[in-house]
Amino acid sequence: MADKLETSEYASPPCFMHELAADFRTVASPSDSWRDVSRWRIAERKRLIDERLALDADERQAKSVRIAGRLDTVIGRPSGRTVGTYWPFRGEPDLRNWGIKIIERGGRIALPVVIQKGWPLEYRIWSPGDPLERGIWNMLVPSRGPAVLPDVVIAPVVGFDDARYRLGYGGGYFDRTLAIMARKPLIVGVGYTQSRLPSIYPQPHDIGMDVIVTD
Ligand SMILES: Nc1nc2c(c(=O)[nH]1)N(C=O)[C@@H](CNc1ccc(C(=O)N[C@@H](CCC(=O)O)C(=O)O)cc1)CN2
Ligand SMILES: Nc1ncnc2c1ncn2[C@@H]1O[C@H](COP(=O)(O)OP(=O)(O)OP(=O)(O)O)[C@@H](O)[C@H]1O
Repeated sequence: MADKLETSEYASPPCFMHELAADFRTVASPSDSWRDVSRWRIAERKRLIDERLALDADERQAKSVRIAGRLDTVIGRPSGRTVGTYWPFRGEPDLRNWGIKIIERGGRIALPVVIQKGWPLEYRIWSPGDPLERGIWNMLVPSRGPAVLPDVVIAPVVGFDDARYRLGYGGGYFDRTLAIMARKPLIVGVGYTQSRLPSIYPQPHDIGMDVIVTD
């Protein structure tokens, strides 16, 4: 099975095959078994993260600005609302300036905190000037609360598919967090167009995004 999961490579990039056949890259689907899907996801995460880390700073910045503009259209007026956003790492779109504009326009932003491995995330209100500290995996997180339930959750994707499922870092944090939220927020996946996959082979625990915003 593992051999069949290998992705095809073409010898002479740039290649436009992907524009012709949406699923050209997948030689065989990783069946329904979670073990196979899980192994396939590990390989795809690595490929997609390496691919976006290869973007140069200017390209990433330009893509982030385009994503931010589209987010405004999707979300509408931020006034009086709490937007759960994120502090970028591993080449994710940088929406920090956009987050500051949310605050200037009367909204609040909150950042996710991994309290403990295997637990849901806690969102904490943050504004520029509030202290951040290094949490688990060296991620920057607000040092203190208050903990909130966001109205909108911006979920950075490692990969996404046409059915609006998200491939993340593999911790299951967003799925676990969204599954227990008393009031369902608007769930917005954000990522690069290049991170689109024909399918992430969604499993029962995977929660679809309401919308995916790309550059
Ligand atoms: N910027 C940002 N912040 C975020 C998320 C995100 O996707 N982006 N998260 C979205 O969920 C949460 C963090 N999720 C994470 C999940 C796994 C790993 C990680 O490095 N995992 C290790 C393996 C860990 C293990 O199994 O022990 C690895 O990939 O090497 C990092 C963050 C909360 N904060
Ligand atoms: N609601 C849930 N309750 C318990 N475990 C869950 C839940 N949702 C996901 N998980 C577990 O989390 C693990 C990782 O799942 P998955 O591969 O979908 O992560 P991901 O969405 O890519 O990661 P992340 O959200 O951290 O970026 C799986 O083992 C899964 O069983």
